[in-house]
Amino acid sequence: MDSSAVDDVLLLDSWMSVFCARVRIALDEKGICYQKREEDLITGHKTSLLLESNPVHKKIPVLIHNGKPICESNIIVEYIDESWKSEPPLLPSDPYLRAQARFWADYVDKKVYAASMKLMMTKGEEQEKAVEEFIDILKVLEGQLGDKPYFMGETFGYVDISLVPSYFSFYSYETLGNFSAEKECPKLIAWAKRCMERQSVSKSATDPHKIHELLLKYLKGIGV
Ligand SMILES: N[C@@H](CCC(=O)N[C@@H](CS)C(=O)NCC(=O)O)C(=O)O
Repeated sequence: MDSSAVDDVLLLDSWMSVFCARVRIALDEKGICYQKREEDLITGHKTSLLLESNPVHKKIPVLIHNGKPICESNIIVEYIDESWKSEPPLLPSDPYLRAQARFWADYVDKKVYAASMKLMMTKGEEQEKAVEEFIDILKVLEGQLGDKPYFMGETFGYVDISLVPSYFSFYSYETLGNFSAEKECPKLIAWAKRCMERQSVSKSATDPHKIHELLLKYLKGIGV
């Protein structure tokens, strides 16, 4: 199926969500016209459309394509790649390389977000340990990147999309955790800056200071 001509594409979105940013980047990479509806993550109020579209997790992003909802950001990115065959492909065509790409996107999912939350939610020695864990994860990713411009080689794709939105919050992680990601992982930061040169990514990027301010409010609100 190539959906480019026909479609009604709606994203249940939030400007501040790293998971929603993945989907926006994939849609923009493919040049897909879509509409978005902002869900309110600050008050936590969920629209009935969100509750109907993602009754299991009740989370964004949800992509509603011709009335049919798809949930979970990485699954949505794969769906976009399979449904819109237009350039650029986001996953490699070779099954082994596809499996590798999925492995690394899964690694990002399982490790990066949880480690960043720990880093933000802790203090003192516990936080120092959390920062070390976070840096270790970044170093693993940097090792996988190696000297390639993008995770799977010469072209920007699925793994890059899964990770780059986290970079939008690095200012907060570094400020709260008192470390320099660039000093620890220079190649990874060069990769992030390379990604930021893409319109699809810079368009989705959030203002690091705005995010930081929100985070500080949130952390204060929960007594951290
Ligand atoms: N694994 C999900 C995570 C989605 C997620 O955590 N979404 C957050 C926004 S960043 C959300 O909807 N939170 C509302 C809630 O948990 O009630 C994905 O990749 O899409």
